[in-house]
Order: sequence, then C-alpha cells, then structure tokens
Amino acid sequence: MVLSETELIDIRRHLHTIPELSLEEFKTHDYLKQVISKFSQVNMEIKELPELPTALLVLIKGSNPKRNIGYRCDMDALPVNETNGLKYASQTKGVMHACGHDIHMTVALGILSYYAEHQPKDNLIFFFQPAEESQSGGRKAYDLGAFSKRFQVDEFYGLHDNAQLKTGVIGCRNGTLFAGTTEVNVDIKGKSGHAAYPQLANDSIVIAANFIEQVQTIISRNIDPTRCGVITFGKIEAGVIRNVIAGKVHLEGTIRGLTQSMIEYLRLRISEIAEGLEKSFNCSIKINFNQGGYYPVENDPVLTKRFIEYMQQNKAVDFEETAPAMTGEDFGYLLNKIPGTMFWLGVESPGALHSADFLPHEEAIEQGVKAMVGFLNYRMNLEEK
Ligand SMILES: CC(=O)N[C@@H](CCC[C@H](N)C(=O)O)C(=O)O
Repeated sequence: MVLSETELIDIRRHLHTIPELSLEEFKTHDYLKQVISKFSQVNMEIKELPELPTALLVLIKGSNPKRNIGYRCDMDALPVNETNGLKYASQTKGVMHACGHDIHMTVALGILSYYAEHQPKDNLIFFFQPAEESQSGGRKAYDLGAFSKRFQVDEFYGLHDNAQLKTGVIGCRNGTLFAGTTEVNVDIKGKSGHAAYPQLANDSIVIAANFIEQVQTIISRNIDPTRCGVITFGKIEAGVIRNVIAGKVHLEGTIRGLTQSMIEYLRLRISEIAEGLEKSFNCSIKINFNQGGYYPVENDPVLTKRFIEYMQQNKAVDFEETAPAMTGEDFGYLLNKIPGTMFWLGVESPGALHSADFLPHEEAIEQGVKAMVGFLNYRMNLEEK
C-alpha cells in the first residue's frame, strides 16, 4: 500500500500524541514498525541495533542497484508543554513534537511506502534515528556500525521542517546548511549565607550574572561581525529562597558556529572568561563542553548541486535557495562521514521551532513525499556517480 494523504496525516497525528525524549522513543519505534509491517515485505529487510534499541533501519532492495541511497529522519521530541489545544495534542504532559520530527517520520514513511510497492533501481536505506535533540543518536548509530555490509550508505539525504518557509517549499543551499553546536554546562560554586550578611558569603548568582554578561560580549566584541556565532543559556538553576544567598549555580547552554574553528574559538573564550572570574570572585567555575555529533551540516557539492537543479526544474516544486541557519543537527556527523544533502521543507507555522505553539501545516507532508520520490527516481536513473 502506498500511503494516501489522509493516511499520512492520520499517522502524523498519532505520532504527535506520543512524543518521547531522546533515547526514550520506544512507543514511536514500535508504532513505526507497526505501520511498516503493513507495507509489502517482498524487497524489505529490517535492521535493529540492540545497543540503540529505538533506532530502526529499513532496506528496500533495488532491482539493479548501482549504489545504496540513504534517507534519514529523526524521532525524538522536546521537553516543551504544548499550548495549541489540538484534538491530537501530546498525551505526555511536558513533552511535545515541537521540532516537527513527527512530520519528518511521516514523510519518510510516505517515501518508504511508495518504494515498498514500486521497487527502486538502487538499494534504499531508511534510517529512523533516535536522539537528534541531544545525545547524538546519529553518531551513536554510525559508531555502532549501523551502516555496514548491506546497510552501507553511499549517499545520504534528510530534511528538516522550516516554520518560516511557505508550506511545501523545498529549501536548500550548497555548502554549510546548519551550524555546528556544542552543549555547555557550567557549575559555579561560591558560598551560601544569610541574605543580610553578603560579606560572609560568596554569592554565586552575582557571579553567574557577570559570567552571562561577559560571555555575551564574545559575540558582540570578539568575533568578526561578518561571521556567525551564537551563545545561548536556556537553563539556569540556583537558590532556594529569597533570603538565603545561593552557594551554587548550574547553567546549561549551547554554542554555535558555521565552522568548526568558530566553535573552538567560542569554547576557548568561554573558558578564559571563566578562569578570569574564578580569580576576581575567588570562586570555582567548572565548564563541560560536549559537541557529540553536532558538526556543521556540510552539504556535498556534487550531490547538492544535482539536488538543487532537480528541484529547480521540477514545475511541481516550489524551490528556494536558503541562507545558512544557526540550528544544529547531528546529521552533520553523518554528512561528515558520508556525502549527502540536507534540505528544508516549509511548514509555515505561526509558532517557531522549539516553541509551545509550533503548529506545522500538514499539507507539507504529501508535498515533501512527492518532491523526494521525484528526486530519487531521477537520481536512480542517472548513470554517473
Ligand atoms: C534542528 C534543531 O533544532 N536542532 C537542535 C539540535 C540540538 C543540538 C544540541 N543539543 C545543542 O543544543 O547544542 C538545535 O537546538 O538546533
């Protein structure tokens, strides 16, 4: 069965009700398997990874394969409390598909359902990837040997939905599409005490305020304004009550750059600022950086040129050349190992990605499936590498 538009929307809505955090995508994994089990199994082989049990790989054997083409989508959701009031809202309080991975999985299922019925020329490998939002599921899968033997991938494709692009628009660019990111955790230790006797304590909240302000000057004063960098602290934990000076602060943030050298420079300056503050405030500041698999997403020049040319000449596709974005993706790790192309699918949401009112237009699903099936058919009929 090739999934119809109504079936695709039903699937997406079901996935939307069962969002799960990174590496906890068990219900999602089981539901994907249940949907896939209804497709023709004639040319299909499934691979699971015991050490990464929520991942799922599906191979559709080609009729005359010259290459193995990979298609990747991510599965996890975010710790966000949905506010859209939908009939098919998240059934797990505080967890939401606020980054559209429910859309990504549904597009992948649509493409897979087509090729389960219409045997492709090349081998197609569908990778349903856990843990994109954190914990580097793509890197974990690669390092566990997911793409070996029959599941070896020669070229990889994958999409991300885009709240700002009009519904169904395919956006892409050659070179860097997404930033590389590094998660940063900061633990500041001062000394707690009575609010009335600051001279006897060492106020870690005051130190954190200085740290945050100084770190933001890296972006405004240290880096070349024509090059991009972002430092965001999205989480801060400190204190117990208004009249006790806090002895500890914990900060969680993310730093981003379009090149690896920018990320390394931001890390260096954050560490230098922390060392300076340790001296000036006589405190301890421990910093932990973790890049995992969030390398800059570098689109392959040859494959991406072809992808863009196809999308531009396809009258049914609305294509836009897009600027690099500061979003991160651990598909960057896979594209660092295997050439490929990541692209945007417009879903025109009033709320931004990662927000509680993110509300993608579902018509984009069918448009994404059609654009990608068209491209894959074109690609598989080309003789060249
Ligand atoms: C597309 C998207 O929103 N991706 C996430 C990736 C998370 C990267 C990592 N956990 C970090 O925060 O550095 C993003 O936040 O861009």
